[in-house]
Amino acid sequence: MKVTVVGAGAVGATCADNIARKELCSELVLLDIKEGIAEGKAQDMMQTAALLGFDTKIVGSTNDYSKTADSDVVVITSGLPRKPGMTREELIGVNAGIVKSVCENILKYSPDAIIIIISNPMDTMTYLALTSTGLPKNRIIGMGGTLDSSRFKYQLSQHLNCSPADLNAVVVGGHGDTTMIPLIRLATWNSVPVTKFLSAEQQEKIVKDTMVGGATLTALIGTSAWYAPGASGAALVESILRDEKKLFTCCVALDGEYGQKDICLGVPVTIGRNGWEKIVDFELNADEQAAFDKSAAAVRSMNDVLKTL
Ligand SMILES: NC(=O)C1=CN([C@@H]2O[C@H](COP(=O)(O)OP(=O)(O)OC[C@H]3O[C@@H](n4cnc5c(N)ncnc54)[C@H](O)[C@@H]3O)[C@@H](O)[C@H]2O)C=CC1
Ligand SMILES: O=C([O-])CC(=O)C(=O)O
Repeated sequence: MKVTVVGAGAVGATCADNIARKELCSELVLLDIKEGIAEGKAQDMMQTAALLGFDTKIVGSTNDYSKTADSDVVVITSGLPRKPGMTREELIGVNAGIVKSVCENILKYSPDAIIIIISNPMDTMTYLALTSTGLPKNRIIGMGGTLDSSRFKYQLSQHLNCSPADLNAVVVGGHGDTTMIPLIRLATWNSVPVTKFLSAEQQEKIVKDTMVGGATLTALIGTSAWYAPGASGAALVESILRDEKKLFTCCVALDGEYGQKDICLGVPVTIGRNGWEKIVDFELNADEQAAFDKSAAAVRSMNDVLKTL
């Protein structure tokens, strides 16, 4: 198996590191446009192989797409991250051009690859990847809800004083500070609804802190986060290559599910060897559906901006 990660910055390198440590593939290509960075980070990671005991061969490439040939999965992390005070949406002007050209280059050498989009604004970049490549919809997966759901579990675990691994909790909708929807009504602690243990104020705080999770880290670090984003990308790669059919929230093309069409938005999907395989379409309550529709309207207006670039 072969995986390519495009963008050897903070998220791309962390994602590659997670993939190698788990030996998800025999060959891993790390590609970046900036001279030397991908080769350097690839070598640095290879120099952990003797210590960590993995056999994945990591190859760095400065924009030479021939090295990525026949990749099974490609993770796209190339593009600008936001700075404190910015929204993800403000990155659209620069990142749309990057994502479109990276997709074109990738498909020249790996026409059958499954593509995972991480670059922001992720929902719109996923829509752009889908519409500009014309690939079957199951092969384009946006990573956002996987990360947001993990952050939701972290916030819940802080209030419940429990292991995040014992929690089931999903965030649906867009991957934006105001567009994501943590579904606290449905969150459980080993099958027991978390709402039984949390006051209304605590629930409200958990939801709010989850929604601004990325912005909070950006303010603290000075650029956006990478450990959880990189691990989230690698978790999707793992479910694809091992055909695990795990259920993640991912940004995928909707065709009537959750009442939406002609848009890519975060919903629960199974992830396996064919990419995203099945949308789990369940009934939201009236408030949740209204929030989902509002989220869709905001993402759709960003998608419209693509026509003006
Ligand atoms: N969807 C999500 O949940 C998350 C998305 N992100 C997004 O991921 C992206 C990357 O973030 P970081 O890794 O922190 O940024 P970074 O600045 O550390 O790395 C980005 C890398 O992309 C490279 N690059 C730029 N144009 C390129 C091109 N045409 N071809 C190949 N490489 C190119 C740059 O040289 C740089 O090394 C940002 O857009 C950020 O907003 C970050 C975290 C989570
Ligand atoms: O906050 C950002 O800009 C990066 C991102 O998408 C996240 O960490 O959720």
